[in-house]
Amino acid sequence: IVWTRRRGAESSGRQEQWQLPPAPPGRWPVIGHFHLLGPLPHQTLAELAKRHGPNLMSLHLGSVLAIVASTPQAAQLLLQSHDHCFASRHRSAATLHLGFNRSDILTSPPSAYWRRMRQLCSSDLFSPKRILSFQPMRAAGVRSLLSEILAHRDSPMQLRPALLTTMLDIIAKMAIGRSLSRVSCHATDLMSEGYERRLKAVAQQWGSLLQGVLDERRWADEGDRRHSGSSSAMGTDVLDVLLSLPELTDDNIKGVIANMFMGGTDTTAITIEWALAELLANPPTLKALQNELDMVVGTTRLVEEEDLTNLPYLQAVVKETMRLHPVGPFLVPHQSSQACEVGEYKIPADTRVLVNVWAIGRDPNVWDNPSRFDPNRFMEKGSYSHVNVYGRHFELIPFGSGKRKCPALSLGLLSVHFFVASLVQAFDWKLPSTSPIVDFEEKYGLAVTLASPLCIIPSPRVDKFSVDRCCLN
Ligand code: HEM
Repeated sequence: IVWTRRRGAESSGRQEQWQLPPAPPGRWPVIGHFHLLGPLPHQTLAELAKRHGPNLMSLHLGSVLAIVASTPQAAQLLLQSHDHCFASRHRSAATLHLGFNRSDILTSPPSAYWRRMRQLCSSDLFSPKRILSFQPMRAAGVRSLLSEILAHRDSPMQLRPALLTTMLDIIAKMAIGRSLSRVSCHATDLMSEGYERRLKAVAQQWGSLLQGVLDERRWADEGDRRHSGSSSAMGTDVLDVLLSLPELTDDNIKGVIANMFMGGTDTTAITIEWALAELLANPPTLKALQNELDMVVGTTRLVEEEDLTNLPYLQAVVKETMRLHPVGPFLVPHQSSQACEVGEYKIPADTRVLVNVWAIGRDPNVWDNPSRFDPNRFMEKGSYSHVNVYGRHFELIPFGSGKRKCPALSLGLLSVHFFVASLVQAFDWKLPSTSPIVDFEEKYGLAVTLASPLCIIPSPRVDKFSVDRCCLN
């Protein structure tokens, strides 16, 4: 398509010609292609791309121009070769309110502040050392989850609420050193309320809650100093680290803490639920994973984080889950910060970028038997065994790639591995007789979830003494 737009018209009156990727037919006045999206836009766009723009496709969503990448090659072009053009984010009511006026990391444009914070993430907030220091919080989280499940033994339960509460609690302890029981809603609830008024109210609730936490900590630190005559020791949670940096404003600190809750709670919990759903729908795979755990860990103690590197089949199960069920099917949408030439195309500034990770994960040109849940594909020599999720293999990028890649990838992945291993080792799972088949219908939101939360029946599996003892401690 050649699309002409007046650019800088007020000053120069100049017209600029853009050479855009192909677009699907059916663009309506005003709303453009909006009406084509439907309730599951990642699926619709995957279908449209097959016919109208297998690599790159343009879309007009109201007044917003978007390009959609649906192959590993196209994703690599945007996230690696032209990363400098496509690493921005758009402004919206959500970024304004929930990003504390873009003072956070997730919604911030690629400014000097954002680069500084990304650097802080890798050198400190999510460094291997810091992640290790949070180990007791994850271990306590697993214990409390297992004991909650134990209370439901042999009766149907929904796993999702328990997973969300556990993840929220772990993130709260890492971020601010204590539980957030006073917060009544999860990130998904907050984000699914798309209306600006509600968004503003929710942001205010978050803002005052986090400001309270911040003031409380400053006050406690002040007390420490008065008593000890020195400033408090090296921080043990993220808030301590952030408060030690004088250049950060309160909005910056609240923004980063809020990013941890929003970026870390649902993503992890929902991925674990997808893994369990696939394992229940594929009993031989569940059995193979339990066999691996029995061989490596045994049946008289529960799996620990130190065991995870010795569990290659577990890692393959998690990769396969993330291939079929990336929680962010379009990542977090990027935006071009400047005009950019991508191959034969000329893309204007402020173009929204949707990398359809969901479509890439199911592309038959990339994956053999793409709709089959088969972790063995990552085990066998010569097939996909070299593919990992760290952002270098564009056929599998559930955490993104390039400048905007998830800064807490290692933490997220570790948590998913640890929780899936613990749940599968400690319990046998079956579906209730009233719904004997897993319904894989999806619901689109900031995270794509199972439309009907998984309902399953747990029965303790490893040596009863271990599970009970673990949960009671
Ligand atoms: C399984 C778990 C997780 C998954 C699948 C995941 C996935 C993602 C994805 C797809 C992005 C956007 C990448 C892009 O824009 O290209 C992202 C960004 C981000 N994630 Fe994660 N994430 C997970 C866990 C976490 C955790 C545990 C935290 C923090 C505690 C976190 C914090 C962030 C932040 C702050 C960003 C924004 C980075 C930026 O815009 O520069 N994530 N994540």
